Amino acid sequence: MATMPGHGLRHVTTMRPWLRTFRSSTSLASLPSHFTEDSEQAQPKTDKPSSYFPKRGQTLELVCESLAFKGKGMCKVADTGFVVMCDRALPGERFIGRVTRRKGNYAEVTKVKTISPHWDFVDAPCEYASYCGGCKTQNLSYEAQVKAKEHQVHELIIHFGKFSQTELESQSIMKPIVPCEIQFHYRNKMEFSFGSQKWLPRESLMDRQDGSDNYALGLHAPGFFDKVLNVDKCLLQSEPANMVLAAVQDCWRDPQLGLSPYNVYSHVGFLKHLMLRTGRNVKTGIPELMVNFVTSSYKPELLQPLLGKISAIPEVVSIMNNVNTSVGNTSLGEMEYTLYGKSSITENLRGLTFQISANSFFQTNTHQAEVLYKLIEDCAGLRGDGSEVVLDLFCGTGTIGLTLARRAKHVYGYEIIPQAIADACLNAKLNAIQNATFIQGDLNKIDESFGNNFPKPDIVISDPNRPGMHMKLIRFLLKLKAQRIVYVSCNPATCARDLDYLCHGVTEKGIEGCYKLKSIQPVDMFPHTPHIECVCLLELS
Ligand SMILES: C[S@@+](CC[C@H](N)C(=O)[O-])C[C@H]1O[C@@H](n2cnc3c(N)ncnc32)[C@H](O)[C@@H]1O
Repeated sequence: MATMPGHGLRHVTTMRPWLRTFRSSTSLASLPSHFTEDSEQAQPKTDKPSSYFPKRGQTLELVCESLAFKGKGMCKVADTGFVVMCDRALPGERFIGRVTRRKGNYAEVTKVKTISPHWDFVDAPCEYASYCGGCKTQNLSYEAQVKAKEHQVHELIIHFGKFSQTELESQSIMKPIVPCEIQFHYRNKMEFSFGSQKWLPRESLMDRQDGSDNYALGLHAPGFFDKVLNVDKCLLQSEPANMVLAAVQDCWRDPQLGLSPYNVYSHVGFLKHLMLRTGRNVKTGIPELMVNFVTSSYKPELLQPLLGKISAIPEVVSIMNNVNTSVGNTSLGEMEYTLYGKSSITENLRGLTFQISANSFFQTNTHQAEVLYKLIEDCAGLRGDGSEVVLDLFCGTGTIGLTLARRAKHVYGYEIIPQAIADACLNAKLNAIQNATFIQGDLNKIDESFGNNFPKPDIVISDPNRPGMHMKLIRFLLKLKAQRIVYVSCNPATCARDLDYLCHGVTEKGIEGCYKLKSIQPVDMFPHTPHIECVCLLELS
């Protein structure tokens, strides 16, 4: 392990009209808040600026026009063009909404009653679909979901990326979205929370009980950090994972066991989270499951009765206990204990074996990750003669870089989380890959010396998290001038902004763009949720 001078990085070898108003400024801080969670500064503008503003508590009859980013329904108030956003309103749906809050120059409403359903209504198979924060669009046919996602990417690329419709069309830049073949049971990881306050829908509030009847294990209701929607089964996770969830639900409230959920106010209580991860035995292909209890202290004797029940489920090969004594609500433990079986599970991705521990990052939809990584490989276009250098930015546990290493001369991966770097090195070893170097460091804090420790790459892969790339990294890439950049994004708004910078430059900062956008490929990794992944190919112009 070496330290890079200058930046302290460690080397470890192994078309909606109102959108147009945003065109003038697309810095991260100026993206509208419903396109990025990172800003509250710029908000959607209505067609005609007006003094009209609905009052808080006022009810309005509305028709949802389209789905905006994050899956909120975009509607306009009749005669005024005033924009309101409504969670779970779907295109074509006519409904009554109650104004809950003002956000800049638009308002948010909650749906009170549907007058007539949307165009592509389907019955949601999950009983929690109307409340759960996990899935928001189960009531929309899958074809309509992917169409809406494709449309959002298209709009953002035009309005934030500043690419013209003609350019996108004439050069076939915008590719049709790749749907996910498996629309349920696709998640290999779910994290449920234990809570001392059960979230109940409005109509059931009168049924609220006290004591352990109010305990819940499930998902946080949207907007409530302290209330948990009790979930007995989640249609997004695997069947064996649902068996474990049912087994825990069956007994954890039993007063004889002395188990209590952690209370986020009093900070008293034992059980914080239940994390379920599904992998595969790489030799047999049989699913294998890791169960991880996140608790506020280390008291394995309290978990013993649960262990007996869970370990009887044949797919369970690992039961872990992450102890997190902090008042925060994260699942990352300060200490980790193996209570049963092994401390990690395995998964296969593009012919490689990956070892997954309780806290390591791994693509959550393995099936669609195969599709995504194949697209990345195709975009990277490695000649396969082992002569090219790949720079894998935001490499996580090294999965993308390692899948490319087989055809490259060398892969250099950069990532902020030390544990992910350790996993990347382990994964390289596990697959006998020796031409990969993983480096821990913060890509938002690079300086002039960044780049001195690796040769000029032929291909850059950049897969940032939601805020996208820092301007320092954009500057670096524009100076580096690698022949090809494959930009993988989980946020099409910040992706569009970064593509704009890389291709068109940033005039006010005197930065010139030098890339040409060759293709944008949206991929649906998470059916029924608002998330959209994109793979973009840029070439030196
Ligand atoms: C979307 S994930 C991509 C992971 C990986 N490429 C993959 O496909 O599994 C983004 C990664 O960027 C890392 N990251 C976030 N901010 C970073 C920063 N400032 N510097 C370096 N890495 C960062 C995260 O820890 C995460 O692993």
